[in-house]
Amino acid sequence: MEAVDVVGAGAIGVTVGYALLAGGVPVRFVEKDAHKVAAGNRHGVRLGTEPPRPAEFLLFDRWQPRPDRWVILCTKCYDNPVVLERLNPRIPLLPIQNGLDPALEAFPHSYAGIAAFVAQAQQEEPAARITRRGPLYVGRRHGPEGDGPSRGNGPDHGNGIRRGDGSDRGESAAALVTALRRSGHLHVRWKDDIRPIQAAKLWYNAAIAPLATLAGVDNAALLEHPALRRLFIALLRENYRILCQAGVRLGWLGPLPPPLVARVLRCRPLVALLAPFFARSLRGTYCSMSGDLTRGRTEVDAYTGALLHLARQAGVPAPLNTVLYELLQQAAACRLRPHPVLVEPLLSLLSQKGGHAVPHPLRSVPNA
Ligand SMILES: NC(=O)C1=CN([C@@H]2O[C@H](COP(=O)(O)OP(=O)(O)OC[C@H]3O[C@@H](n4cnc5c(N)ncnc54)[C@H](OP(=O)(O)O)[C@@H]3O)[C@@H](O)[C@H]2O)C=CC1
Ligand SMILES: CC(C)(CO)C(=O)C(=O)O
Repeated sequence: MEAVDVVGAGAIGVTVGYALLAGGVPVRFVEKDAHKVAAGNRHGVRLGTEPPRPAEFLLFDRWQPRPDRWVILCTKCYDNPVVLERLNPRIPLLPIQNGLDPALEAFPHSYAGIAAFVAQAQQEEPAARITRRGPLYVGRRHGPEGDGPSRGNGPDHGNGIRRGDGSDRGESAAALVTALRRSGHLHVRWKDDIRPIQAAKLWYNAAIAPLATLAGVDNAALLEHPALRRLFIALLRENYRILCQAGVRLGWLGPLPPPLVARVLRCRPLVALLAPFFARSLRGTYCSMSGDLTRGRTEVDAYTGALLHLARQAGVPAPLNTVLYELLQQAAACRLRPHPVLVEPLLSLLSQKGGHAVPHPLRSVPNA
């Protein structure tokens, strides 16, 4: 198939780009970081302990996207506006990002991906490693009742993707998915409507990322430390209330369907029983936001900000998210070093609601 442009050679861009190369698709990486561009052109791109693969690297400033090439957008959401400025609706776009970014939502595009694996990038090198395996979901942004692309009246491509969107994008999207599957590096699941998966990822992510980032802990600590776990579960419950009352459909992401997850979250003994099982698989994995606090910018607007927007629209109280949003904005503005005490105001809020005081348990959380 035609070459594709992967914009952002970080954790997700490198992982997906490497898989495409392995699946036989020529990839051009577009990067802002000149060191990465130079290193990539010299040594190629690396995924874990796999051998490096040669690829073309181009500086973002010199990039001119073309209508015959897919753009796979793998930057953080806060970098979207500068990238979108270069695009037009004729250029096929596949963002693989977390959260709901208003700038991206307003930009016409028919497909999106959601990474349910965790990856970590290397600084100044186009290299990444997968720290927790999981599927890459790819799909259309409109369901059977939507704009027609997935009404199911076109022929199946043999991989679950149907033609029939009035353009040839269905076939080239199918070719992308086929190449990614062929690579053997990623487990790719096709979704006729990706939006419920995006919403479910937002549900979990808007609890994991801001807490782990502020506290400076790995993802497992949110389940292992009792005070952090209490916060994490309370936030997951608030996020669920917001999404449900705002009428957002949640997809099945992970081992349990959303209503069952919500029931488990209401039952403390069950959470305590299941937590070690989930914590084990998250140990040593860091959320993608974790390095962003000290750089002064995070994706909080696309996570907590998006939830607060939905909460306002639906008239749902969102006390934890309101405080969390402020905490993250302030911490990023001051480039604070992450520390468990940064989430203490949330714990106080929870104690007030529950009517019983919590001492200062967070000082004992080992800080990463
Ligand atoms: N890492 C993970 O495990 C997961 C990440 N995600 C989501 O995927 C998205 C990407 O995250 P991740 O890969 O971790 O992020 P990274 O920070 O690792 O990678 C983003 C890359 O994009 C570069 N970049 C920034 N602006 C531009 C630009 N204008 N043109 C080209 N490149 C640019 C960055 O350079 P620089 O560093 O110099 O700014 C960086 O190298 C996010 O939305 C994240 O939430 C989703 C699931 C899991
Ligand atoms: C691992 C996880 C779920 C944490 O928020 C993630 O998606 C990320 O790091 O971007």
